[in-house]
Amino acid sequence: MQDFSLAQLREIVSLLPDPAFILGSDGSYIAYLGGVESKSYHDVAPLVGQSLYQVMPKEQAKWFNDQINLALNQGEVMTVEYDLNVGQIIGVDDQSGPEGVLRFEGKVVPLQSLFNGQRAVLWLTRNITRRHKLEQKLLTLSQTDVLTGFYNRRYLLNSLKQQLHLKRRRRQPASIILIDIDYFKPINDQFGHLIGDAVLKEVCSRVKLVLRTEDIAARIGGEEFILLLPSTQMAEAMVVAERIRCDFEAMPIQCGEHSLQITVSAGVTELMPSDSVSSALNRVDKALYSAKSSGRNRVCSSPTNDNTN
Ligand SMILES: Nc1nc2c(ncn2[C@@H]2O[C@H](COP(=O)(O)OP(=O)(O)OP(=O)(O)O)[C@@H](O)[C@H]2O)c(=O)[nH]1
Repeated sequence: MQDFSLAQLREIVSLLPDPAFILGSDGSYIAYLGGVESKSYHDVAPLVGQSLYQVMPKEQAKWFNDQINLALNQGEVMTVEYDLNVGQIIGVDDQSGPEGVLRFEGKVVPLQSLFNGQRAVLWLTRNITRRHKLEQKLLTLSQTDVLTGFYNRRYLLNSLKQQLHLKRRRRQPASIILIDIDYFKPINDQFGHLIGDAVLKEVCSRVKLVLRTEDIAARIGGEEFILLLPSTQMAEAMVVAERIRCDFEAMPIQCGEHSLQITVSAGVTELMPSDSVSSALNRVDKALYSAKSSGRNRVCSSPTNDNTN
């Protein structure tokens, strides 16, 4: 490395745009370097000499302290991501940097020398709030059906895989309901595609009202929806499906000046430990087929023939 004077090294380090901390294994702030980009960072120099436990809630301080010791024990650079409302850290002027909860990436580098007589890490910080928000937005888009706001087919298939995994490992029940609007084509043909779209949206809004927060609702085709109900046995899922069916039978859908009386058919099945995603979907498809072929506006279940439930 080039031979810099101590003054030059100090200048270089103090002008680094991203901040770096020297943090002791006991959670003490030993030094604060750089972080001159005030649009992205608060002035946290007042933290030096204090402990993580003095300036933030105990749980949060413990998490940081654990990462410090993990990096020291592993002896290699560790990358972590975390949310922090820096303005709420005791001793930091909340006016000195950006507002609200920020997302940071930290590179935790174990240091060789002792600082204040203890092992320590160099904690390099980068504000990645903008990138993180964009990533979250893209993730949501990749999981969502744009028309209805329900999850899309890909998300549903992944969730089903997870539920089957849980089913096998923890024997937790879960059921699926396949809902299909009856005679939807004539609605499109008579009122046009835009009204058809409005009906799809309204159907989803109504279905959503019947579901719990942990239930997953997905649009898997034109007018076909799957509801994945964790911790739910077949009998309870039948009740949910019947409630949805009755709801549409009882009250027409209002789309602009049109009041449309629609009905839905549904198939219901419970996930079995021996199921694959496709066997579960095949079974619920058969149940829906029974509901359609026996006259529509009804709910049918598909027996599982599985004694390992
Ligand atoms: N408006 C609108 N229509 C769609 C969309 N996706 C699929 N469709 C229509 O949904 C209709 C599905 O028709 P079919 O499969 O014959 O079903 P159906 O008329 O509901 O008859 P059954 O299901 O047998 O009761 C077709 O007219 C498709 O064009 C969409 O995103 N928007």
